Amino acid sequence: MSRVSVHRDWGVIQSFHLAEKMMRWCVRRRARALCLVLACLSVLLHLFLVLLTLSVYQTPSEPQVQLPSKTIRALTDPTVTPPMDSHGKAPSGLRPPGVSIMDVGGDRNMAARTGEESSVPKQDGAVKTLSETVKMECVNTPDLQPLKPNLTKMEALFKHPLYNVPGPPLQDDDWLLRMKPKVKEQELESHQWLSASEEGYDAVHLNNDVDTHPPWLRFHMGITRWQLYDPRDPNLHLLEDQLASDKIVSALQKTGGTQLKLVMSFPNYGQALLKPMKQERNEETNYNLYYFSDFERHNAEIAAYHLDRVLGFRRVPPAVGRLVDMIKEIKETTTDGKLAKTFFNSAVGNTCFYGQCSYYCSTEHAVCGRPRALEVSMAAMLPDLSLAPRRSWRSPWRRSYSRSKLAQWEKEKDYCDTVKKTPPYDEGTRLVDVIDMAILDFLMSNLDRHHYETFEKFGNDTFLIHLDNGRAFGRFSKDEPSILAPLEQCCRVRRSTLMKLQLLALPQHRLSDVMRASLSKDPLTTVAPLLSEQHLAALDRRLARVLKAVADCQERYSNAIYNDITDYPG
Ligand SMILES: Nc1ncnc2c1ncn2[C@@H]1O[C@H](COP(=O)(O)OP(=O)(O)OP(=O)(O)O)[C@@H](O)[C@H]1O
Ligand SMILES: [Mn+2]
Repeated sequence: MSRVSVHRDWGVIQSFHLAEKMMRWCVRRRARALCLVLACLSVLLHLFLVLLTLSVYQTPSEPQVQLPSKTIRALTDPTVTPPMDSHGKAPSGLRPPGVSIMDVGGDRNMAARTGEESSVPKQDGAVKTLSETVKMECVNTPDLQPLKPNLTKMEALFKHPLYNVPGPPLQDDDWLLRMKPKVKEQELESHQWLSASEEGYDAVHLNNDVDTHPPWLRFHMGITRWQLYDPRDPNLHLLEDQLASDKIVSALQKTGGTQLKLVMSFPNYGQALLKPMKQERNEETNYNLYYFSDFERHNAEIAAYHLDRVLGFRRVPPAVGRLVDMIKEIKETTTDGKLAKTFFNSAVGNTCFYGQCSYYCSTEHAVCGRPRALEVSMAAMLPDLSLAPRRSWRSPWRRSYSRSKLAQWEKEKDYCDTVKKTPPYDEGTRLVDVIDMAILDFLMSNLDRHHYETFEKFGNDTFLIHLDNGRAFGRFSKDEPSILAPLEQCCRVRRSTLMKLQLLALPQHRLSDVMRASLSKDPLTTVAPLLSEQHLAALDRRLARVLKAVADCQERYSNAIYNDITDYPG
């Protein structure tokens, strides 16, 4: 073997070794890199899993709500009631959508009763998580789904003998207005009242024949010493139809009072008092607002008429809802330039106006249409004061209308004893009438009953007229026990009133069901039910409270019941 070949062989062996070393080194390095990549991937995967787990179990950006297990059950199970706060109220913000405080915390459970609602609504078959439900609740408190009105309950109530007790026989002077006695045929012509046909108004020919009388006049002619209308009088429907749909030929601002309202005229010379919509149905009056700063609600005027009728009082003038065209039926019909000047277009193009009044008549408190259709209440006007003067009485339980002062009735323990000795409360039915009024006001949570009126013609022996109910139905989640002060302080109530309240507490005549049915007849129901389910539920809750107050009085006094229907068989 030559040296050269040995060297060459040695070189080959050396290079072979080197290559082998390099290869081993390379394999080790590649494995290490691979390990590193794998390790990185595993860390990333773990991180991803941790993040995923965290997002499933909690949402760190949202406030965490600690719900007691009882509340959790209440939100998912309609038959369980959640814990109450110190005021006996379910904690706010925890109500499942579609269920009012009344339902989860009150004395009955509408969801369980009707079987139509479930506590946590499922959409497209998906069950909402608890956090989603609570979060949704914090953002908005949606209204309960309106239930179907049950007209048979209402009809059965009005057929009940209690609602058909014949009143005392009426004498001539028990009617507010009377036509002159019948005249001979040949003299009839001279007794006709003929209007000159003014622009927009119909030429009217009136005589003694009732058929010639338009509904508003028949309403006026039907007012007696004891009631504003007879609920069985077919004219009531004609009057309601007139208010709801007759052509409007004039719109003028009504002076007096604090808020914007208009007197609307019809071609047959009928008139209505219009109050505009200012608040959505499910909006509650701000708790920090004093009652005397509250807005008027058009639906409260309408619902008060229905509630008063359901109670069989007939002391609130008929009021119906209507959608008016703000341009055609107000701006273009008014002859009041100052009113027309307050019309403007809002930023989103809706027609608005604010009129002139001592409160809330400014651009900030404008009334706006959608875009020019405005929901309003139209209440039948009472006969003109020149024909039938009225007396306005300050309520003995009037609030102080001051932020700092209490009224006398709030300070004196024996206040009612003083009232009972003071005319006109010392005789007749005036005291029990004021107590009826307090019951009506408590049921609809009206704190603003500073005055009531009577027709002068009837002296003190007459019913009380309940005008201005616009501040009722402002809150459904809270009752205002002080409104019941007249009942609780005097411990006296008409027997007929008590019996009607007892009827309305029975399942077959339940007040909320009868009110839902009664209100369903109003034309505005097609836009939205006049009272939300929460308000209807509040009526039942408050009715139970009135009955409890009466029962407490009966325990304390033997003369708590004023027996106004001695000959009633029940
Ligand atoms: N249906 C009606 N028919 C005739 N007059 C009415 C009718 N309703 C109200 N009025 C009269 O109009 C006046 C003002 O009405 P209302 O009390 O409803 O307005 P208001 O602005 O709410 O008043 P306030 O601010 O004093 O509560 C009342 O004093 C009443 O005499
Ligand atoms: Mn008012």
